[in-house]
Amino acid sequence: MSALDIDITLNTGAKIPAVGFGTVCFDEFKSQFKDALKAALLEGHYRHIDTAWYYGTEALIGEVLQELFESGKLKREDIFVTTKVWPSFWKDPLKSLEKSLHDLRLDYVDLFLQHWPLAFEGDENGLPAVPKDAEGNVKFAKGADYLSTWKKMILIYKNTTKTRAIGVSNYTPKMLTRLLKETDVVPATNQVELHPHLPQVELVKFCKEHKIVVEAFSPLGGNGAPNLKIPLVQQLAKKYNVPAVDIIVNYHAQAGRVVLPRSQNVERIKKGFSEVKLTEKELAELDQFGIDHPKRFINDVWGNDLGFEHWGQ
Ligand SMILES: NC(=O)C1=CN([C@@H]2O[C@H](COP(=O)(O)OP(=O)(O)OC[C@H]3O[C@@H](n4cnc5c(N)ncnc54)[C@H](O)[C@@H]3O)[C@@H](O)[C@H]2O)C=CC1
Ligand SMILES: O=C1O[C@H](CO)[C@@H](O)[C@@H]1O
Repeated sequence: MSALDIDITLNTGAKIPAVGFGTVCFDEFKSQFKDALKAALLEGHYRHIDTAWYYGTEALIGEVLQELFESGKLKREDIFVTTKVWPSFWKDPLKSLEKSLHDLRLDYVDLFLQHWPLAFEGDENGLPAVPKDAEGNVKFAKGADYLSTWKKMILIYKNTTKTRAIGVSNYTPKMLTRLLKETDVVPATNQVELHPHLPQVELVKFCKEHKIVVEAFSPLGGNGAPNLKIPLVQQLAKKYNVPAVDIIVNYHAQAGRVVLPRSQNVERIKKGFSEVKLTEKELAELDQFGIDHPKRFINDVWGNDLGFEHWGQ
């Protein structure tokens, strides 16, 4: 069996494929992006795309989806699509979602996330995405409350057919506690940086208790995939005779988490990921590695005040 076949049930009752195709794409790889996504959907058997307005790849995804739908190679219901509202659109998540749907050429997404619990100044089109003052500091929207975006997302979820579920990203347990106290929809997911260097044990426990599915972003540690070099990951790869990436993917899928690896390498994508049955002891050892050697790889400056641990290490 492939890890790509594993599904996880959301608190809405819908199923989310445990492995999603990460769609951050740097300019130098943009020309490969459509071929990579096509390979992922057709030959790699990916059924889940993780995107965001901020990534600038939604129009490319829309072109691929239209081509595959029109040729009959794929049906809308075969795939799970997530998009996100960026902090510069905090006042108008509906407009952000409508822009994403337009570019994706879809009528609905399966999951709509609040990308960050933050609000930036921005015009009605969410631009600039990261507004800065003359000194280069990010311009946060004064007096804005990140929960106001979530409250508007609840209205979209309840009153439109544009998304089947809503969730959050980059929320801490403290922020989730406030959200649960002040609003009446439990996020379906919380998408956060999570991998053997950052196991986020407390956050994972909190989400489990509240039936919020955890989605692991930057599972390989981002550019250059540093997590594949962790000695314990390499050791387990050798033991199970699989590539190191399969150990990381199964570390999440087996624990009931979604995992979102990114690759624009067609040959790699076609290989997919074998399902590996790691033992409870090995899963705990992978967590313990991160407790002993914590490292966060995505250190965006706008996150400085969020109270994240191991920020900038
Ligand atoms: N919600 C959020 O704030 C965030 C969400 N994300 C989501 O998570 C996805 C994945 O995270 P990323 O930071 O993009 O990166 P990642 O942790 O998936 O690592 C990508 C790097 O690993 C390399 N790689 C992939 N497969 C490999 C293999 N088999 N062997 C060797 N190297 C390999 C790629 O070439 C690239 O350099 C994003 O594309 C996006 O969809 C990412 C960052 C933040
Ligand atoms: O989702 C995201 O991707 C970028 C780059 O990794 C990050 O800033 C953002 O949260």
